[in-house]
Amino acid sequence: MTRKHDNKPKRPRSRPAKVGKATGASGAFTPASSAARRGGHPRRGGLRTARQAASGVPAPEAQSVSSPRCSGHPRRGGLQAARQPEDARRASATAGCALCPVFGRCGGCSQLNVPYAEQLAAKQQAVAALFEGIAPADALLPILGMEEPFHYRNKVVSPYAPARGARHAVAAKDAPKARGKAKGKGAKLSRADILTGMYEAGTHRLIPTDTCAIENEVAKRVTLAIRDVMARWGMEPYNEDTGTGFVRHAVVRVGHESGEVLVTVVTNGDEFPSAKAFCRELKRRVPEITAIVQNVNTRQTNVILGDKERVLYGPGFILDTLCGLSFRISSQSFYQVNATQTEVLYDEAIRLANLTGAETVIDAYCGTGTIGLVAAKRGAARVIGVDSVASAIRDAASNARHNGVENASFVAQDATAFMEELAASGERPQPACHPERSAQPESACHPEQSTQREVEGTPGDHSQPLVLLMDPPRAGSTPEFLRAACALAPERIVYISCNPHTQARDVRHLVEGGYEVRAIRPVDMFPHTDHVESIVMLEKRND
Ligand SMILES: C[S@@+](CC[C@H](N)C(=O)[O-])C[C@H]1O[C@@H](n2cnc3c(N)ncnc32)[C@H](O)[C@@H]1O
Repeated sequence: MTRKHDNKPKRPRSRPAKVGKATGASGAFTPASSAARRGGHPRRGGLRTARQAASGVPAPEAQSVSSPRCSGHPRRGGLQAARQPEDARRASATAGCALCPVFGRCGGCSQLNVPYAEQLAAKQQAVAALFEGIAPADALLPILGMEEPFHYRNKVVSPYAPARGARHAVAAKDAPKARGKAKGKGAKLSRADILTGMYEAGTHRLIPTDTCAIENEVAKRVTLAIRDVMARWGMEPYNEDTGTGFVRHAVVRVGHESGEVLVTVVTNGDEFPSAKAFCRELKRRVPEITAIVQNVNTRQTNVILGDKERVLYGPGFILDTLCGLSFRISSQSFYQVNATQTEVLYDEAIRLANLTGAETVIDAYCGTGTIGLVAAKRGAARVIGVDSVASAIRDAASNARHNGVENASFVAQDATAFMEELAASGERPQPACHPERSAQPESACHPEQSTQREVEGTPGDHSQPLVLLMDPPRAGSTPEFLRAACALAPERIVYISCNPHTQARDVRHLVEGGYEVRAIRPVDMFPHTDHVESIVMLEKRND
């Protein structure tokens, strides 16, 4: 990576909103302050928006939306709706509809009808319930919510499909001819022939929508511009039933700080006629675009991306800044979808890790190394990241180099196998990297920079302070990983999860293995949905 974006305009940072303090009455978690239960919040503007929503006042971006379908309450009530009186439920359903014309039908924001403060309180309550009996009552900290909980998704995935009864357009290979006709005698497709939007909850039925309350607005504009160019040039959308058509999906990623925009057009075929002209036209319509990639996926599958890619315009990736570090994001990299809250999440995880400058940190399930690199910059003596996806590890190593981080190395391996090997060796991680497995070049391992004590570590020597950061996928970790973690006996474990159910299950293992939960911090990474992220910090018990 050679580009820098230091001179790009910086966006104002959002500060997180908290729901009041957990008080932990009668041995159980008490989820939210009375302010939150009232649906208000003393300080935050974002919640005013939520209250407006509850009272039926549409957000500014949605004011032109009329929604004749939304006269009653939605099909799915979500976390809170069941507890609301009928009047309130109807009012909030109307509010949800005012914010989104397809509310209640699309599989996205099931909570859009619930005032944001109540969403936060319900999420806090849900996390409290999951950890009851596993953690002491006072461990639960107030949830960190968003100040402006709209348009936070920096990654937007839009499928394209033919409308029922749509005119049949030309085959992909004939697209240039169609383009010629579009400019001259009229296109073979109209906008109405091409659907793009969201899938209905639990189905593969596409609900077309031109607005979305949580997607980044530039990204949404890109997806609509692609539809318009497709119509104008006669580029057929993919038909799932027949496996025909050319354009399957657009995946748009927007750098939260940098504002750079990466567009990945997923096509049902290798040949992309007039690709250059397509890029020029797309860029003309959305000038913010900085990179366009073609991803080829010819399989009849629900998996969005194929393996083959071609850069059509720009560098093929974007850069973004997170917690003061710059990260390279390509079409296949895992990158959290809510960058504002990712900073909140990482800040809090690093705070809970309580790094003093002496610790070796294992960043298990490290993805592109984001959190490990932040730890490396903020007090870890050394970081070892491990992830099973080789391309993520390559990105992690490249991110380390790009940011001048020299005390981090990355290993492409199954996290359980890595931990088991480490535990079996009887040693805590030593300063020497594993160059044969590491994506970090050998020269980038700096054992000489490690502490003398680390160099002198011997089998069974647990005098090296060790912290385990872990951020597994939704399914959680494995019993073998957790056993190995307990055998390695790090002083602290910071467990980040987007699925508190599996997290609570795994934390119970760790508690049984000699740890105690010191803090639980829910973080709302996904406003208006049923999802919540949570961080649990555990310390070794002295018994
Ligand atoms: C929730 S993501 C966390 C990524 C990273 N910590 C971040 O915040 O961007 C989970 C990661 O676990 C990785 N993963 C899934 N199964 C794994 C396994 N068995 N061993 C190692 N990594 C795995 C995935 O590739 C993914 O990068």
